Amino acid sequence: MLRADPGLVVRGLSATLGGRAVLRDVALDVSPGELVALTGASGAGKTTLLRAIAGLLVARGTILVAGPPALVFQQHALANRLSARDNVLVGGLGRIGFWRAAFRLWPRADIAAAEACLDRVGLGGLGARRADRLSGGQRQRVAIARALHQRARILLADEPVASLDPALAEEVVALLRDLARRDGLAVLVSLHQHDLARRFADRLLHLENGCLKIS
Ligand SMILES: Nc1ncnc2c1ncn2[C@@H]1O[C@H](COP(=O)(O)OP(=O)(O)OP(=O)(O)O)[C@@H](O)[C@H]1O
Repeated sequence: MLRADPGLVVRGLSATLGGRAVLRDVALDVSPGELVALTGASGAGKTTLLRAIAGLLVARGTILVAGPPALVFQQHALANRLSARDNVLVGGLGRIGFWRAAFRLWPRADIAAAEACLDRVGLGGLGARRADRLSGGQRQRVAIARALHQRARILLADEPVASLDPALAEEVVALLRDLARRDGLAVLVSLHQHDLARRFADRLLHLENGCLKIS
């Protein structure tokens, strides 16, 4: 049992893919309430690092977290034919079980909680709209609302604004920082946009060839 929320603590994380060392002895901390930006050239290992922290690939090292992290991907990974609300409700799958979710037998309290998450990301009133009828920025907000509905204490976002125009990108990164501050989440986000990283992150981490440099 953990004493308090440790945020995210990573030590000595190394990963090899296709016979090549892609992460080398990475150590980092993200405290609750903090947004840390991860930058680095294409191929530096940003996605691999986030996937390793999420437990999606085999890596060596130590990862200390209070519970499973929520993930927000560049491509949103929404179910297009489902409503925004149902996409958010999928975040609660772990709590209600697969079959109830498959038949969309969501508990009433979960529906209210999903609506609250949509409100929280500025999409109040759009719960019934199909995901494929939302704009890119709105879809990314649904993905963030789904992460919130998971009730994770850690949010990992892999280039969440890569497909958005600059104004929307700024709004989404500002939202992530706001969630860190107000909800006390530990947020680790990879960003190609250095200006956004500098403006919104509490700290910057730079990956070079699988090694972390603090900038
Ligand atoms: N499944 C895999 N098998 C072998 N090599 C891989 C695999 N996945 C990624 N790599 C390699 O690992 C390195 C890091 O890839 P990764 O996707 O983590 O980089 P990245 O920093 O996220 O890049 P980008 O900014 O382009 O998304 C790259 O050289 C890539 O080719």
